[in-house]
Parts: sequence; structure tokens; C-alpha cells
Amino acid sequence: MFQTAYSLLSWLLNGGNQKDGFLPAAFPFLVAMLGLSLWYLFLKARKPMAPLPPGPLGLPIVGYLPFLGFDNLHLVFTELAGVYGPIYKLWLGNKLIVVISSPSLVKEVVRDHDIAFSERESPIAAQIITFGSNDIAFDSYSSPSWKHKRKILASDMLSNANLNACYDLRREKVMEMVGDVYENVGMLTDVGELAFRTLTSLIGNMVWGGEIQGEQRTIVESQFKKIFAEIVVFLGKPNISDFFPSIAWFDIQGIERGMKKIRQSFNEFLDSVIEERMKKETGEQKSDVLQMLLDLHKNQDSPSSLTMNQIKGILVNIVVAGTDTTSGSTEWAMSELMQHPEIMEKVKKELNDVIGVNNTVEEFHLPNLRYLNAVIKETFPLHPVLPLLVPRCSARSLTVGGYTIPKDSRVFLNTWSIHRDPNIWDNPMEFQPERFLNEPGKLDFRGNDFRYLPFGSERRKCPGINLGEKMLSFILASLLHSFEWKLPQDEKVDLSGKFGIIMGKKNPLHLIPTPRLTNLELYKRKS
Ligand code: HEM
Repeated sequence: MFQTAYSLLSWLLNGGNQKDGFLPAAFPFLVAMLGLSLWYLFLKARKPMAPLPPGPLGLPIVGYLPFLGFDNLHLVFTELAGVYGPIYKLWLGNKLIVVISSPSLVKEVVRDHDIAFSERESPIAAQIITFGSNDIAFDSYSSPSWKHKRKILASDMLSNANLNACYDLRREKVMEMVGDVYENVGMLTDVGELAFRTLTSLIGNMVWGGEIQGEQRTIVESQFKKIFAEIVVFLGKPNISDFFPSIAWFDIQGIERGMKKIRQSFNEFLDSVIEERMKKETGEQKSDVLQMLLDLHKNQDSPSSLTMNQIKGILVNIVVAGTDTTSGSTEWAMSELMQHPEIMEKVKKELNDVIGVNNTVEEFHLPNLRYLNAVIKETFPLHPVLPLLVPRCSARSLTVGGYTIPKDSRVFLNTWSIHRDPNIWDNPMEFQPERFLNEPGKLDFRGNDFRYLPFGSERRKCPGINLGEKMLSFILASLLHSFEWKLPQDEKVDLSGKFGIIMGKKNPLHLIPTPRLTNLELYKRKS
């Protein structure tokens, strides 16, 4: 073919034989040959496109949706990984979902292609509760305000300097918690709710100061627990309306209606807190997060100005992501300790040695509680509170593990299955804090070790790690040092989880506390 094209071309360049009329006749043929040759060269030079990952077939139109089940996505995804491997795809309607369950592939996504996979796709439920994806967790990575909002949270509110400045507040809230338990010794105590109340109160104080007090505070805290439980379930459930926008109007699962109801009560609450603050603005100046956000709102001409919906979006993130995660981890750790009395004994011995039986826990004790820290580190992989992290979205078409992930695919990083993989962890299903004790530096949970990602990794990793870690160990150490805990008679620890974007326990852990400190005066330091 090239030979013919070449002879024709040289004949043409040499002027041809104009008289015999060959040129006009051959011209279209020549152009076609040239076109074909160029196309052939182009195809040869182009790398063949990697195939899509393997995956189950599903049904026409609906894809795999009917087989997914809506309550245990992490388990279904883990089971499918056993069949299709560490990267597979499934269609939900016309949406391509890619699930990744190996550390090396997670690394490709979050580190090698970090920017392209830092994108999020905001499902309908998230759009509603975050005031139009105006928050941090569901806003697009490429949105001009995302970096600014994340910086406000990570570098201003949760910086080490700011956290150190809030030490007295943390101490006060933990002491209040100990005092509350002491007032109810011998009674059935919901451990998760106790931790949740402590965190709501702490975060509320950091965010809007002491604005809510007394009876109003009790009402808000008890309502929040119920509301947040609904939010995390709605956010975790696959929503048919997201996959079939043309029938979104029917809201078949009632997710949109449910979320709108929650947003309305949340909105009323936020409006009342904001209004209250604005009324006071002429008086004493506050220095909490709300004031910082409102000051940015007032400064409309500045590029760092925030809209009211952005302020509300950030507040929703802080209160939901900051409370349910940490209280959930506290409840899981306590459950594992109740299930393993020999480990509980070791924790108590360490608390006695480091803190002393006539003393209460202070934050400076925490780094010396090596065994308790190992218990916390061991709780994270067995009970990751975000088993599928927050799903990512591909900003462009990319190759991962030799497969193509097309633009706009929704990508799940299944840390649940990575944390339970016997090829990665020795006896992953056994609760063995010693694995962290013997090699303390080996497994780092700050996102640098892709086998162990309780806080995610890279650009979208949790900005609340420092506060979460501090509060989790402070609350746990105080509960365990100040009280003995017993299960109600004939009850066993139940370790089943309830799936949601944040996974808590299916059945709350109820325990009976009795005082452990010999000096009862220590319980009276309640503020
Ligand atoms: C034990 C406590 C906590 C755990 C286990 C935890 C875990 C996580 C995880 C796994 C993610 C998703 C990361 C990803 O998608 O790669 C996340 C995101 C997030 N967390 Fe946390 N978290 C905790 C505490 C907190 C606290 C105290 C706050 C704030 C006060 C917070 C705020 C956030 C926010 C705003 C995001 C979204 C980040 C983004 O998309 O850019 N978290 N967290």
C-alpha cells in the first residue's frame, strides 16, 4: 500500500503526464490512499486503550442495582472482590461504579492520580443536607471555595495551636462526663450516647461558644443523636434517584423527603444560633468558629468571603463528622474490651501504673498509655467508622491497575475489606492490640500506609484526625480509669454493625458502671 502511494506521490511531484489525463482521474484515489495511510499510522502509534475492569453483568437498564442490597454495601462489595478481584466495576443504571480493595491500587488512586481522584460526586441526599454541597466533604475539589473552606477547618479551627488553646474546654467536658456517670452509677448506661453527648457539647462549645445552655442544650443533644443516625444511613444508602435522574421525582426510597425534613430542623437550629450571635455582635466579641465564619460572611468584597449556605455547610460537616465518628469509635473500642476481659485487665493495670488510683486522667498522661493506644489502633481496622471512606469521582479517564476508569465514574475505596484481608494482616479477625505494641511505628494511621486507612489518605483525608484521636483516647481512658464496667446479667457483647456512611453499632452498648477511684472527691470536680 505504501509502495503504491509512494509511486503515485512521486509521479505527482514530478509533474505527471498531464496529457494523458491520469492526474485528475487518480487524484481522489491518491487522497484516499494518503488518508488511509495516515489513519493506519495513527492507530499504530496510539496505545491500545486499557479495558474496563471486570465485574458482574447485571440486568439491562438497571444494571446491578437489584442485586446490591441497600443495607450492607461494604459486605456486598467485599464479597464481589472475592470473585472479581481487587478492582472491579458494576453498572448502577447508567452510572459506572468502580470498587477498589487493595493497598497498591488505593495508592494509585489517592497518590499517583491524587488530583483527578480528589473529586467528589454529591448524591441527592448529600446535596440537601449540605445546603447544596456547600460543605467540605461533598464539595467539588475544583470548586474555588473548597480549599478555602478546608483550610478554615484544618488550619484554623483544628490547628495544633488552637487545639492546645482548647485544652481546658476538653478537660472540662471530660470531667462533666465522668461526673454524669458518677451520678448514675449502678444504672444502665448507653456508652455511645454518653461519648456522643460529650463530643456534641465540646464541639458545640468550640463552634458556637456557650450559646446553648441548660435545658435547651439537653434537647439539642438528644435530638442531634437521632437526627445524625438518620443522616448517616441516608448518606450511605444507594439512592435509585441518583442513578435514574428521570425518575428522581418519585423519590422511591423516600430519601429526598427524609433528608429535606432533617435539613429543615437543622436549618431552624442553625438560624437561631446565628441570629442570636448577630444580635450580640455589638457587645463582647467572641473568638469561636462561628464568629470567624460570620466575619468572613460580612466581608462580602473579599475573595475569602463565605455565603450563608457555605457557613451552614461547614457547620454541618463539623458537627456530624466530628461527633458521630469519634463517639462511634469509642463505643467499638469499649465493646471489644468488654469482649476481651484479659485485654481489659492489661488496660486497667496500665492506667493504675501511669495515672495512679488516686488521680484522674489528664491529657498529658495519654501519650504514656501505650497499651490503650494500641487498643485504639486495633479498633480502627476491625471497625472502621467509614468502611468505604467518602466515595471519590474520576475527574478524567485514567488507567488504574491496567484498567480504564472512565471520567465521572464513582470510585469506592473499600477499607473494610483491606483491613480484614488475611493476605495483608495476620489473623485480621482477632482483636490483638499487641500487633501495634510490638512495632509501634510500623502502622501509621495518618494515610501513609495504604493497608491501614481509618482516616483516609492524601488530599481528602480527614482534617479532624488530631481532635478525633485526642478525644477518643481522653474519653476512653477517663471512662476506664474512673469506673468498672459490667454487662447487664445474661447479656453478651454484640459486635454487629449498622451500615451507613458512618458505621455505628447495630445495637447500642449498654453497661453498668461502678466507681473505681478510691478517693470519691475526685468525682466531684464537675464544673
Ligand atoms: C475518630 C474520629 C474520626 C474518624 C475515624 C474519621 C474518619 C474520616 C474518614 C475515613 C474520612 C474520609 C476520608 C476520605 O474520603 O479519604 C473523613 C473525612 C472527613 N472528616 Fe473525619 N474522622 C474523625 C473525626 C473527625 C473530626 C473530629 C472532624 C471535625 C471536627 C472530622 C471532619 C471530617 C471532614 C470535614 C471530612 C471530609 C474531608 C474532605 O472531604 O475533604 N472528622 N473522616
